[in-house]
Amino acid sequence: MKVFSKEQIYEGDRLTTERQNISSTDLMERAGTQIFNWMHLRMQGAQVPIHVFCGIGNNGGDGLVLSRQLIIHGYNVKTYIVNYSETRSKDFLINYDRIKNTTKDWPTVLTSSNDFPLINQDDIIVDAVFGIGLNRPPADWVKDLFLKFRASKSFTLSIDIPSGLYTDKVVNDTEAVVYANYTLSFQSPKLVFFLPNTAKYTVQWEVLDIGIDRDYLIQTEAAVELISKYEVLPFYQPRDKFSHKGHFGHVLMIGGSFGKIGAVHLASRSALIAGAGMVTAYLPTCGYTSLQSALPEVMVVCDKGEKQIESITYDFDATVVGIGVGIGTSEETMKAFEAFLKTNKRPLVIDADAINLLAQNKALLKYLPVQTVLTPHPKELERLIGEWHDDFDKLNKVVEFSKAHKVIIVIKGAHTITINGNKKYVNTTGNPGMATAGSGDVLTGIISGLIAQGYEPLAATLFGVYLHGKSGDIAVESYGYQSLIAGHIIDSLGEAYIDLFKQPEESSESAENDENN
Ligand SMILES: NC(=O)C1=CN([C@@H]2O[C@H](COP(=O)(O)OP(=O)(O)OC[C@H]3O[C@@H](n4cnc5c(N)ncnc54)[C@H](OP(=O)(O)O)[C@@H]3O)[C@@H](O)[C@H]2O)[C@H](O)CC1
Ligand SMILES: [K+]
Repeated sequence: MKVFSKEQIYEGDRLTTERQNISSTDLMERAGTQIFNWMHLRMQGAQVPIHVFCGIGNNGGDGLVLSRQLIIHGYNVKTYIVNYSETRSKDFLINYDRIKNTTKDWPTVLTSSNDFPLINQDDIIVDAVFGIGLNRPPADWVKDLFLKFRASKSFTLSIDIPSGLYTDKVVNDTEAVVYANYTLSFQSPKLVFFLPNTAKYTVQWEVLDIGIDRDYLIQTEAAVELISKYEVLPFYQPRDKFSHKGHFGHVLMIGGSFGKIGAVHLASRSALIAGAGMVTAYLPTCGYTSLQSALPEVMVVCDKGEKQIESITYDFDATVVGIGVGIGTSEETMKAFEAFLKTNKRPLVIDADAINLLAQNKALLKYLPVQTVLTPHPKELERLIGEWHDDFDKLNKVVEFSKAHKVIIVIKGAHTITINGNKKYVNTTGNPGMATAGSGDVLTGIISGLIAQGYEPLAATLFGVYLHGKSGDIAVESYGYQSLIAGHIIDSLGEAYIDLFKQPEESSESAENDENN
């Protein structure tokens, strides 16, 4: 799913009215009515007090359409105008008139904290104060209103975006924002729903389709894309009946040091279970017996170093090389890494301490093949690109780094974001149970295993990140957040593949009908 910028959303609105020959007021009617339908479906006429707070722009206009529809359908509604400016939008004014012509209970105009109504915990708040048009911090009294929303502990439904959030920067005052339980966003989710600094402002979100011009949606290239099953399915490469292991590539997984051989074990096993034809682990000698005993399917080549990697030499042609898990950052390993990069011609997936080695010696970056995949966790990323002020600053810095070195960077987190040049891909699978030792090693293995099978590095990364998260989601059902370990993620990988082709389950109603027929 594309995540459009604010400018693209405004342009989509404009083109839609032009191409569908409707007014912007009609489009607002659609937007507000969609919100109403969503609430009506769930509330079925329940007489819970609903407080609809409307700003004076188009977000407020949407709120007024909703209020009018709620009133017409007999709901228990109070409407408020949060009068933060005298510059009211045209469509706000049209809908202000319409609501006044619908009910004698006209909206209450709020201009200061003295005007605030009583809100009980069991009431519902609808937040239509600011939409994507917010361009400066709200006035103090408006901030107080947002604080009152929070203090009431009522269910808060935000229209389009929690008021006080910008679409393209973080907020400095974390109290000058609405904390929504649910956000109904028009046409496209907003990037801020996925970033660590700003995701907390809405617990859940959903996109409502308001009929924006299809061609515009299809043809417009978005800088941000949300990656779910439907985005990764087209990557999937079916297997030919007559294929053999040679078709699925050979992963060389280089890593490990004394006490950290397990990392290579996890990454090698993941590469194999992701579908690589063959996997060879390259280890310091101390890891030989444990790896060979634990993973009979994996071949092992030993370094001359007993406890660490000291010179990387092997005599076969790998399809892809994964390097870094458990490798350490000793001087000898740095030398071996440097010599390896200078001669390697194969696609690379670089993780963990190999990223730290690159950060220590940035001159090595020029030896990375184009589209090398780097999978840093936050601390490794910071060593590589330097400190950042906030999420947007981080994203900009990673984009610059990706462009400068022509590499793909996977910013691991609750919503892992893959950056390839200007393009950002936000993953939708995964859960906090995956915050556990070795989880990253598994990801390195999966991406390497996919590249070995012939997936392009970017497709392998997006698909790999998705499958990794999905495996974690499957595993957490059996183990729970606390007890999930990296090995469980690998064990669920097969099910994650199978899930790609599962049809949505039939509803019980239609299943019953089938039985009766
Ligand atoms: N396709 C769609 O998504 C549709 C969305 N709709 C809704 O429209 C809003 C966006 O509406 P807009 O009028 O552009 O913006 P807002 O309602 O968010 O804000 C209104 C104006 O408020 C001013 N402003 C901004 N920040 C502040 C502030 N801190 N204090 C006071 N005033 C502020 C600003 O105007 P200025 O001229 O004063 O700068 C804003 O323009 C979108 O979110 C949807 O809800 C359409 O209804 C249908 C299609
Ligand atoms: K809002």
